[in-house]
Amino acid sequence: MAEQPAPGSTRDAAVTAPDGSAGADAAAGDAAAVAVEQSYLDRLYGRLDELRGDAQGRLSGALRQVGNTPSERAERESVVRDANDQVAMLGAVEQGLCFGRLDFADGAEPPRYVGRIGIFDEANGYEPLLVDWRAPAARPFYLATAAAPDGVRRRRHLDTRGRRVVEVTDEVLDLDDAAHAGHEGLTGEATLLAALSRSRTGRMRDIVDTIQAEQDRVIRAPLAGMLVVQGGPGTGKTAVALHRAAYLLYTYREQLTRQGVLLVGPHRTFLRYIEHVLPALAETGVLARTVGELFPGVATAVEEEPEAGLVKGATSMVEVLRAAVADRQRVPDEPVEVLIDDSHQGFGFQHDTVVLEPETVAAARDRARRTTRPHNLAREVFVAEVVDSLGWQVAQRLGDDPYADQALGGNDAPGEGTLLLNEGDVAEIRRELATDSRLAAALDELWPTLTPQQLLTDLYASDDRLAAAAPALPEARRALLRRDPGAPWTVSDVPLLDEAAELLGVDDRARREREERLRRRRIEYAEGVLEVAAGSMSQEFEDEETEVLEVTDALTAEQLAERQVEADRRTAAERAAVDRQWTFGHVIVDEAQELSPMAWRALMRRCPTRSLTVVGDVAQTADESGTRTWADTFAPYVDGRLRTAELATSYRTPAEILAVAARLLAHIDPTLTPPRAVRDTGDEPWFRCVPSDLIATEVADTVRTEAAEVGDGRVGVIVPAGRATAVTAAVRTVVPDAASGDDADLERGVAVLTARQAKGLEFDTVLVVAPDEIVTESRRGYSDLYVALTRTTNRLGVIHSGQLPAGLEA
Ligand SMILES: Nc1ncnc2c1ncn2[C@@H]1O[C@H](COP(=O)(O)OP(=O)(O)OP(=O)(O)O)[C@@H](O)[C@H]1O
Repeated sequence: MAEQPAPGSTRDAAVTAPDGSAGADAAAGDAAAVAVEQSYLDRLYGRLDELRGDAQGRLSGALRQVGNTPSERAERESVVRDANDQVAMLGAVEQGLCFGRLDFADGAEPPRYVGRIGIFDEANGYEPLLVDWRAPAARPFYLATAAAPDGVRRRRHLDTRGRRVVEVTDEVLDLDDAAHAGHEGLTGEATLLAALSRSRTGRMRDIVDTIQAEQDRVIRAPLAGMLVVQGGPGTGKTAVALHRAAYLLYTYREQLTRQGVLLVGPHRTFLRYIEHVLPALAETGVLARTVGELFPGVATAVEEEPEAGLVKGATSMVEVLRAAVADRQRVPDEPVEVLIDDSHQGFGFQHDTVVLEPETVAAARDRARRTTRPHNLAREVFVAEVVDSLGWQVAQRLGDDPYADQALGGNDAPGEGTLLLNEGDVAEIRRELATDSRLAAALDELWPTLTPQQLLTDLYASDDRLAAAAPALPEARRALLRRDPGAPWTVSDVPLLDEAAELLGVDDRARREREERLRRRRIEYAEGVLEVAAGSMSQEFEDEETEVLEVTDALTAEQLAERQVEADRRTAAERAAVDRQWTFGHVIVDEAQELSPMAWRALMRRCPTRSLTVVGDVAQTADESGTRTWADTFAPYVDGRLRTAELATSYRTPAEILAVAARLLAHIDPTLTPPRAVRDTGDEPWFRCVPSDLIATEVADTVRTEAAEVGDGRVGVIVPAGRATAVTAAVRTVVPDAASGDDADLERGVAVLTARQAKGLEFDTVLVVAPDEIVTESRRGYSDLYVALTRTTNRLGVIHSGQLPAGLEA
């Protein structure tokens, strides 16, 4: 049994035997402790197997059901889904099911075991056998210290492989010996350091057994409001964000299952890197998206040119888009004649002509705009106004007193003087005009129904449209927005499409009318059913004097019709994935410093309650329109009510490497404090200078040796974008399956990435190539290099040809 001090715990306490009594022989204590925990673990896994059996049984039973009616089928589907989720969840917690035990000071309470899920002893009054790590009862496992033990005498970490206990490590919380405390503030130091020095697999692991106190406070912060977590590289922001998602889903289960949780990450490779963490924490219902995927129907990973990204990311684009929409609401310079095409038999004005006078159109446009409805919805008002006015025009012509002057072109205002048709006739004429296809086409020219994609495509494709929509933008910046129709959407376009969708609105009248027709049909059918039921009742009870409650007393046709509607069984995440307007119960944003102000607007629309967790590091901001200070970024949304937290300990990057990174940080922002490392490795980072044209071969040779060195671990090669192709080709001569690019498969041993592609990731060994070029490639080049240097968990090598950037030189 490895014994280690907790902060303020005894370093030299007597070895504790598994039953809590002091023992003299450490080795015997070890074996005995392991044996005791093994037998408890066996019991837990036995119970887990039973639970799995039950869930599997429910699943098989439901699958055997056929379901004769729609509601039976829906019921079956729901049971299958629940049982399936249960089977998957119970499967996912197999590894590391139980990882901790708390023993209490007064001995009054039995030991409390902490694990991935809660397990109860059904046969014994539902006594807890295992406490879910998210339950309040598990909290002392993460927070108890000798100074504030919360009743805990001993915290034990169980190290397991599969179903076997390999080792137990105890921390005895003893204030008397606090002077001997180990690394200040660390919980379960030995277990933590063992976890940190394990080689990487290309997939992020959960940290459920070694969450640190500063992280625990963020994870369990209340749901409401906006929480911003600033932390340097490797401080566990991603880990904390994911564990917070699991915690919130557990604690606010009902609300969040209904509304869903959205997790936004920087790129697809990153989302794949973290995708196993939540299932291992027994949670699956989180929708994970990049900003480029936030607009259903458009999925893009195409990066924008930095200059254009800066223009597109600024909130001034809101005005540009508003003006672009207004520009599509046209008034003709001259009267427009429209030949009425359809056969309007009633009044015989087929093949007649109506004239769209500029004043008429302008008045209709003003009226429609005054409604402040989105463009596509205000169109209805515009059309009605024009048709109204044309109705008078036609009515006057058709119904004129033959002896009066010609109406059109004269001074007659509608309704004045000589009209022979009555109100009903005029209404009929309007109805006919409203369905005329040529008039509709003419009105489309003046106020078209638009999709966001159409609006943006047309805007980008035309200098005139851009000039009309963005008069305040200097011409050179406007030119950055130009793109040909059909060019792929970029990540920076996505928030603009979303903004455009808001301005345009969706004209869903056809859908609503269809649904209303269906609803009426269901009610008619239900009325029939109720009539039959009522008829049969009155016959049966004809002779009885007693008052009988009839079916129609308890149930209306509307209620019965409602019951016929099949419930939508999809999860919130599934529904939210296809619904742009879905609003989430909570939104978590990782690498949040990269989001532009326009992207924040799009996200805030998805979270009107402002229940958000935002994690990031302003020193790592690479995007030109990303965050410099959190307070400025969120000032428009939270009105000073921002909760902030800081994570100050880097769990990933060893002290030797953080020392170099800290020198670079001073160039990025001297006011920022570098995180402190939790460990050192004794391995100093190395620098090697080679001629520029030999860099790729030098990298390849080094990859060969480093890959051999890390064994099962991972090597990351971080390159300037300009060298990515050449270095990847060279590396593949020694490691043919080396991953690279936007969609890199990190489970391969070696990956060649740019600093931006490596954002959020980590490797056992990192080679940074041509750091001077990384710095000069972008305006935020120092931040890119800072990201590159801090991706390693162990070793760092720098291969360069010229002068090292300031901060890196010896
Ligand atoms: N309490 C912990 N126990 C064990 N490992 C931890 C703990 N906290 C963080 N780690 C590990 O440290 C590494 C860095 O964590 P993470 O990626 O969450 O940091 P980050 O702050 O998001 O980093 P960056 O900003 O550089 O992307 C990961 O391997 C993570 O598992």
